[in-house]
Amino acid sequence: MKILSAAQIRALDQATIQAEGITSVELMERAAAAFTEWLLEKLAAHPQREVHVFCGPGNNGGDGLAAARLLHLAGQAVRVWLLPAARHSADFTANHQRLPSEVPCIELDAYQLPELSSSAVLVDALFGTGLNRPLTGVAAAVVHYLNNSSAPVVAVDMPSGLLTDAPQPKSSPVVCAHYTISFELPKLAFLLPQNADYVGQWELVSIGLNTTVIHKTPVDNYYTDLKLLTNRLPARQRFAHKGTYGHALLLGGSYGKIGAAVLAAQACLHSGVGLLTLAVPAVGYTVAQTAVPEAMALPDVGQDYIGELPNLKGYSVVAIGPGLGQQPDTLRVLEQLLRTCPAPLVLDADALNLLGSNRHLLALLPPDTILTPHPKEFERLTQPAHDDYHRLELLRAFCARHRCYVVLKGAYTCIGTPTGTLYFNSTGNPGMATGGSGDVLTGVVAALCAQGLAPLDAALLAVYAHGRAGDLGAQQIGQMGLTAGIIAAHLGPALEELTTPPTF
Ligand SMILES: NC(=O)C1=CN([C@@H]2O[C@H](COP(=O)(O)OP(=O)(O)OC[C@H]3O[C@@H](n4cnc5c(N)ncnc54)[C@H](OP(=O)(O)O)[C@@H]3O)[C@@H](O)[C@H]2O)[C@@H](O)CC1
Ligand SMILES: Nc1ncnc2c1ncn2[C@@H]1O[C@H](COP(=O)(O)OP(=O)(O)O)[C@@H](O)[C@H]1O
Ligand SMILES: [K+]
Repeated sequence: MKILSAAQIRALDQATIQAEGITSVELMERAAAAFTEWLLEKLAAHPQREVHVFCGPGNNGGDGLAAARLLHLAGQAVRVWLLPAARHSADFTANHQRLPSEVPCIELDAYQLPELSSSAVLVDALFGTGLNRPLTGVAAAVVHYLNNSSAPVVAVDMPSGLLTDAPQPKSSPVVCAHYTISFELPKLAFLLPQNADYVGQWELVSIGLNTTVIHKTPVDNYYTDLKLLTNRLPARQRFAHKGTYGHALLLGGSYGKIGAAVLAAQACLHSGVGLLTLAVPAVGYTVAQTAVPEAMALPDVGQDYIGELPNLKGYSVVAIGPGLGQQPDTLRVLEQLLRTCPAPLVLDADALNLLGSNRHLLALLPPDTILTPHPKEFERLTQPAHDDYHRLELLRAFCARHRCYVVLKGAYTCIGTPTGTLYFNSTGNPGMATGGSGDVLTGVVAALCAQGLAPLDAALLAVYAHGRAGDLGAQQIGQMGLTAGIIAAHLGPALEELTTPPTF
């Protein structure tokens, strides 16, 4: 799915109106109907709750007015509160006029805001994608009032006060919605941790915006869904043998952290790799042979940490990092690897930390390398970010400069590419915030590279399948019960969902 800017959304609304020969008020009716349908479904179990719709002066307020009419027609008790304004949009006015006279519609007074019962449901239709400056005056007072209410708040399209694709000034008022019901496409603001308290749980409802125009709109950001991933992962071939699916070399583990290398190895094997060699320090040899008998174990000369680079001949991918440690000898191994690796390279965890504390090595990064940092590891490679938007700029700059792919891990893991396009992942759950789940991801990325996938495809599919495996695991044992090992065990079914069957 594409992520459009506020300006592109406006253009898309206009293009849909033209292409479909409808009026803007008809498009607003679709938006209001989709929102109302969602709300009525939620209210089905509590039909006696009164809905209070807070409307701003523009089209977001127009949506609110149209939704109030539809809720009333559906038999729902509803009341409208209007923000005082000098000007209103034409579609606001049209829907204001269409509001049945039985629906109470009252102008808000900042000094006398209504008392609401906690059983009420509050609809925030103050401002949407047209917001162009911080909220002040009565609008700000209403936001504070909504945020201090004990009733649930459902935002129409955007929580009011939140910009669609840029940070708003610190301490400017923003509605903290429990739910945000947004139209057609995800908004960049929804995907960043700093906006979590404003957006709440977000869902998309379709209003039939024109697909041809969406297709033609050039964007910098994508939200990775199944549709974007089709035809990227070929099915297994009938006459395949283990050589068909590549030979991965995984270097990791140090005293006390052999488990990280084991988890990455298990994940790699659950993700279709043909052969796996696991290089660990001598202390991890028996563990590796016992815990992952499917892998060939390569004991290092170092007892507690890796101190020598194995012969790299014959491998289809080399991944390094999980549990690696940061000993000077290991740093030398990493440097030699960067200088000589003939295969695609995946860097994670301590390999990234070593790069971060030895920045001159960044110049040695082979093009197309895949790096999988969490935000702290990423900042060690670059600089501390002022906020989540700045971090995305740093990500773009880093990928362009080093011609690499960076998998910036988080709730909506963001894959940065050398061309500047960013891909936000849609799978996964907070149960995955548990030690070792990143090591599992490294194993999946390595396995897909070993099978010959291009770095972008490998990163996109691995991140999606990893999150999906976490979701499948959580369905079975709950988010609290999820462990990295359980994520690894669900990779098979997750990858199966992404596999393209042979064409008929
Ligand atoms: N046909 C369509 O286009 C469809 C649109 N749809 C809906 O419309 C929403 C976008 O509507 P919108 O463009 O009218 O903007 P909206 O968010 O209501 O703001 C209103 C106006 O407020 C003003 N303003 C801005 N910031 C301000 C501030 N801080 N404090 C005070 N005023 C401020 C600014 O006007 P200004 O004062 O700058 O002249 C702005 O124009 C979208 O989110 C969706 O819900 C759907 O119905 C689908 C069809
Ligand atoms: N709240 C969340 N929602 C979805 N995925 C998450 C969440 N928290 C963590 N994850 C995923 O779990 C993994 C954690 O990786 P990382 O921090 O490197 O863990 P570790 O170092 O313990 O292996 C990442 O892939 C991340 O995207
Ligand atoms: K809103």
